[in-house]
Amino acid sequence: MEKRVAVLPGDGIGPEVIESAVKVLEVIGRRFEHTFEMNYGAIGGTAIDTCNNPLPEETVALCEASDAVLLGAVGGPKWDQNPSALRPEKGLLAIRKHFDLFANLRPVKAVPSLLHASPLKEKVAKNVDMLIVRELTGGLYFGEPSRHTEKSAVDTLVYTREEIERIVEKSFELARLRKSKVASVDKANVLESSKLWREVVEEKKKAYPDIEVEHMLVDSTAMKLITNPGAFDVIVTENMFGDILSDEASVITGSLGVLPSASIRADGFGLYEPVHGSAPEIAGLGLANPAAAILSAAMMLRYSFGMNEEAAVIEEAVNTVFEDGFFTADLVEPGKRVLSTKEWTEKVIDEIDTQFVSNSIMFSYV
Ligand SMILES: NC(=O)c1ccc[n+]([C@@H]2O[C@H](COP(=O)([O-])OP(=O)(O)OC[C@H]3O[C@@H](n4cnc5c(N)ncnc54)[C@H](O)[C@@H]3O)[C@@H](O)[C@H]2O)c1
Ligand SMILES: CC(C)[C@H](C(=O)O)[C@@H](O)C(=O)O
Ligand SMILES: [Mg+2]
Repeated sequence: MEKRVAVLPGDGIGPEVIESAVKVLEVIGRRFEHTFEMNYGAIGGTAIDTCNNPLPEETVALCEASDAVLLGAVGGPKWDQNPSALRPEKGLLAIRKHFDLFANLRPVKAVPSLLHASPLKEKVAKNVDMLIVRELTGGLYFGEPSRHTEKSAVDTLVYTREEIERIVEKSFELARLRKSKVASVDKANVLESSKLWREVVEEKKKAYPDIEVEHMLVDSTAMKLITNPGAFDVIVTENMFGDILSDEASVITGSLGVLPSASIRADGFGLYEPVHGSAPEIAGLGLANPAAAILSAAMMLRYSFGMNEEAAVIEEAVNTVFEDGFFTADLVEPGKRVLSTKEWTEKVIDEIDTQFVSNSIMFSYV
């Protein structure tokens, strides 16, 4: 197959982790005889520096001419005092909105070989396998008016029925595939938008009698994610709650550096990026964990290109490298050897090659 990928490395550790993901895609391309044509574009702070625009038109055109987008991260202290239109984060919000990427899938899976790094006790963290389905193009991030003056500041939280319907349906479809239940998270005891959210969930669930649906308030959900994360399966929630809950859930797994994400629209086009940010304090030091970016590339293969075997090969290689005890700084046990971003990536690539040389892939998937 031939696929065009728009690669937007962004800022901070973005370029480092994207370099890793691209290398892994290249080896998958060679092994499975696919051509991934990768074309690079600017977004975020680096785009502000070069084009005075966090999402230049050339980048939008590049993404429009591609089959999927792979993104690192944006932001950093250099741009923190910029006026809001020239904040790196605006570029990210604009690309999500432009491509109508309303469904943000954030899987959170506890891998036994990482639980030494999880502050939750192994008994609490083990067996966690949840999928956070975050609405990505509505809510507080996009409401108008949005402004601030010296005396006051305004953000507006708007959701239309249609916006809620499509993300709720998406979560029910995904729950059906996973044979699982759905927790719909809101703040319906206070917010009108959450009351509408609950009404829509109640209506939509009639078409999914096989799916168990529970309404939960976001504050107690935040608590239960830590005390009993194994009780969750699919979580569907609005934009800002999903942002906060997914960073919180990363704690269960041991590091934010292992959480991938897919932001997709109805026709399968998608943008794939780690859940983490640009981590400016470790940028350029080779300390970044590239697993989230590599696993995001695997999600791209699965969700946008239908390459399920290829995605599984990447996921298996990442797991094996962890099981073999190789970690970047965020996950390493005290006294053990720390691998750099590049060294850890090489381990994953070697593992993919090993699987091929030993023919284990051919046997696994026939
Ligand atoms: N998708 C995105 O582009 C995105 C997401 C979140 C934050 N941001 C931006 O990133 C900047 C920094 O934000 P922040 O510090 O709040 O969040 P962050 O996710 O960048 O970092 C949070 C913590 O996790 C660590 N971390 C993150 N990714 C890691 C990795 N791959 N390997 C090892 N450690 C990792 C960091 O060192 C830091 O301690 C801000 O400008 C923010 O707006 C961008
Ligand atoms: C950088 C920021 C705009 C972004 C968000 O809040 O969506 C980030 O935190 C994320 O989780 O992707
Ligand atoms: Mg976030």
